[in-house]
Amino acid sequence: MNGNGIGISSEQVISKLIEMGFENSNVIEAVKVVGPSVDDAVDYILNGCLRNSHRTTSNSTSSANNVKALGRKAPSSSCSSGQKRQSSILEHFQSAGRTKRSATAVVEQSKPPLSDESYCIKSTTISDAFPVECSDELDIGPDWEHKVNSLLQKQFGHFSLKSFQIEALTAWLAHQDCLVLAATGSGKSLCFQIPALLTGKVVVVISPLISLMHDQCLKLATHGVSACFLGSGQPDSTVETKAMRGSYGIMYICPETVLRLINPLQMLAKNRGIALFAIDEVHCVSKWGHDFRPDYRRLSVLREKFSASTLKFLKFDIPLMALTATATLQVREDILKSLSMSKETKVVVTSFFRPNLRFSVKHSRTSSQSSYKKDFGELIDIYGRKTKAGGKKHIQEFSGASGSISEADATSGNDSTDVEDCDSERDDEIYSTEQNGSRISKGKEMSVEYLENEVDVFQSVDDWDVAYGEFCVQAPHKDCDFVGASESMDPPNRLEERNQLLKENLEEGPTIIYVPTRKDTLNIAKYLCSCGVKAAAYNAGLRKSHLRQVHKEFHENTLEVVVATIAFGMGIDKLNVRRIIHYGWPQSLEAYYQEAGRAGRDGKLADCILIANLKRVPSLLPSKRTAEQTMQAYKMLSDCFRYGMNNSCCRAQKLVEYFGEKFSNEKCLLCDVCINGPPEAQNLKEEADILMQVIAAYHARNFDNASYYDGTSIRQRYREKPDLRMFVSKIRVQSQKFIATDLLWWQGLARIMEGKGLIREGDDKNHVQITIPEPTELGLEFLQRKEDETFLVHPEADMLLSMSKSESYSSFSDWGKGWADPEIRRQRLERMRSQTKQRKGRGPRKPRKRNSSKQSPDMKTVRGRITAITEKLSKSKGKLTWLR
Ligand SMILES: Nc1ncnc2c1ncn2[C@@H]1O[C@H](COP(=O)(O)OP(=O)(O)OP(=O)(O)O)[C@@H](O)[C@H]1O
Ligand SMILES: [Mg+2]
Repeated sequence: MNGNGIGISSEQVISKLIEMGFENSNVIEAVKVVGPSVDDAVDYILNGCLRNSHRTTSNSTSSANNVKALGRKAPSSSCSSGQKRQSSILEHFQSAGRTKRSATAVVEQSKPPLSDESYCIKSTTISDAFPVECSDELDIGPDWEHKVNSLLQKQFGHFSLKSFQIEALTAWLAHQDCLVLAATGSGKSLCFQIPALLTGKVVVVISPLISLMHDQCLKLATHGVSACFLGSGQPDSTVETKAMRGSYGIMYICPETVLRLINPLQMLAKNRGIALFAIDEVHCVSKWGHDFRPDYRRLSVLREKFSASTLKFLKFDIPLMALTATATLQVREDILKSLSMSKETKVVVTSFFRPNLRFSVKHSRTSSQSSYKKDFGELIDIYGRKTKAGGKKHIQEFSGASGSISEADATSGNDSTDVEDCDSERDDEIYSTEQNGSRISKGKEMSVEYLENEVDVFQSVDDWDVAYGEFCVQAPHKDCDFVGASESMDPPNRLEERNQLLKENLEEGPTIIYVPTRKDTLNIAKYLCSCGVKAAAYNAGLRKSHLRQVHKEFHENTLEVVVATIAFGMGIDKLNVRRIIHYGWPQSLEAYYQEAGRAGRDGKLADCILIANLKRVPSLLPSKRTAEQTMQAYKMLSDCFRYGMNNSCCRAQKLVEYFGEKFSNEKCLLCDVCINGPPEAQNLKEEADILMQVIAAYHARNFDNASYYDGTSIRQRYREKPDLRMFVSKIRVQSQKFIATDLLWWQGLARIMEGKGLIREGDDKNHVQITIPEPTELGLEFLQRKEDETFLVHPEADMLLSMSKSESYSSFSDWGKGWADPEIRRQRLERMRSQTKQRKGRGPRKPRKRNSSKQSPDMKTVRGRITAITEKLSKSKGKLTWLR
């Protein structure tokens, strides 16, 4: 190859120019225009840059565009003053000769860290690329905020930084580690993107999903920032090698890869410089979080390997910035500890509250296609296309299910009839999922409802087949919604602005439906397509080309609905998503809030609807978990279940308080609870009393070795600890009044009593809903209270549902109100009894055999016995030791 590069390929010229330190995008453009000649390309770039420099002074708008077109790091006057790499391309050439020696020294000094041949850049190359060793001083000046704001306007079209972004950047400028906890869609990415723009050094972003990295790189490219992502699949040495040589301002890496690249990254830190390690979606670090990724935990090596004590050329440790939108207090502590973040780590917390999101919960069986018509009818009306012909076209185009489900199957959903919840889903079914999942299967984590290959779990980052990708600066796509990001505002927080939101109608925009299984994505997408909605399925089992297509069409607003598993979750940043529907129970509130956070990122009103079978206790989706993780998973699922059952407290309040935030606004004013109000409080003293009595009596009998149950061992009869179902049957035997009150209702009451500390779970196995109730001391005290005292509670969703078979959830509250009135209750019970009799008269279902000789003593006796035991215990031991 001669000096002019004649006789070499375009690729070699590009590679040579990049090694010389030119920006990737400039090089590609130059080679496109002048062909495979190094000198001509240099000329082209230099002239282009010089022309841009002149324009900068005369016309700032066009200069911004030109700088964009040629890559930000081209030497124009608009380059950041903090840029250390080289002040101009001309200087670069002048300095090339004199810096050769120092660059050689770089290689020599850095012998130990470099193990991988591909990163052992020859001395001549390194001298071109990195004329001076990089300093880690951040000479950005006191007016950095001003600089950043103008950069922000030019590069991203935003007017100013948000206060939490300023805080995070201030910590970074002070070389401090930082943990950023800010709501979904609040703009956390800018906190780590700005350092790359401001210094010209590289920012390494650790991210859990390739699709997420892809989205972010694409967006950066449209904003004129070169970026790349590296996955853990087949190595494409070009991008990885270039990245390690510092060709990209921002590089996204999955945790597995960053651990493999420690030595080359140390080299990069020495040469171009690493401004920051950002660990995005950092809740993945924590075992207590919802997307635990073991490799995230191993990232603690970053603190050690990139500290000033390890890398002698550094004055300061390279800061770590960890970011998430969903971390409870426990998760935050775990993050700081697991990543070995410094003791001086700055924790930047903003409110998790998203004031423009309208949360609601609805009941549906969701288990069959027959529910779709009812549940998605409104959605179909909104998108307003009901022609079957159009629908069929979309089945082929979008559903991604071609070959797996026939068209006939798909359209059949349209003809299905609405099946109302029926009696079959009674006592026996309430616990069925949980029993399948954890009790009957004795320790198996998997519910029979789901098969492991039917659900998406974060096992691998390579959710796409694009293992490697580089993103050169691009012209903005005219249809991509993120181009208009400048219009994006802070969501309205003040009361008057929220009142304004109340008056708003939901604007047009796409919907994401989250479902638990891959099969659901296909079924629902097919159904919607058959109704004329432009819908597509998205799950990790579908063809990669299909997934890419869905991403593209979703961002280009071609798709109206994406029906997805969690694979389409984290980081999706599309401004105008108007509706997030969770169809089926999410596995945790973290996952729920994370996914709901895809809605309304433009600050305008958006709906977040949870449609789930509120009559059923949800089960865990299969995943490989340790015993400790299983326990935590149950805890999270249980919290999620309680969120769905709640109907008396503002939903937004419940959500932000879950993340440890004190809700400063009294109410969100938008959610279904705020709009409809809670169901009327009822005095359930009598019901709570009787439940407490049968529970306490059983435990008293065990303690006292008395035979309250007339000799028959309950353990023998049930072959396990007595559960709520057994206590409810006991109540039914004892009191005619409660003969028709079903288990679902008692389940709700037990949960409320557990919440008030009167009973607790007595089983060491994991449960979503209290199953083996045991009395607490407070519960026993409760029994001593006078009968005329009140126990006012708002009946929860399952209690209201148990009282109505056909009413829609929103109207249950009225029905429930009547339950407190003895006359109404009497009439309803009468009606239920006659229905039960009729059923019995029909035949085969025989009434359960009850042994009349084993009738319980009356309540007075029980109460007396409990009082005696309590007194005896408090005298002898001072406390009830038999209570665990
Ligand atoms: N200072 C700002 N002013 C206006 N808009 C901003 C600002 N900072 C960020 N944004 C916009 O906010 C949107 C969301 O940003 P980003 O994707 O970084 O959110 P996030 O906090 O990372 O959310 P998630 O937790 O969902 O990943 C983007 O479209 C971005 O352009
Ligand atoms: Mg983000």
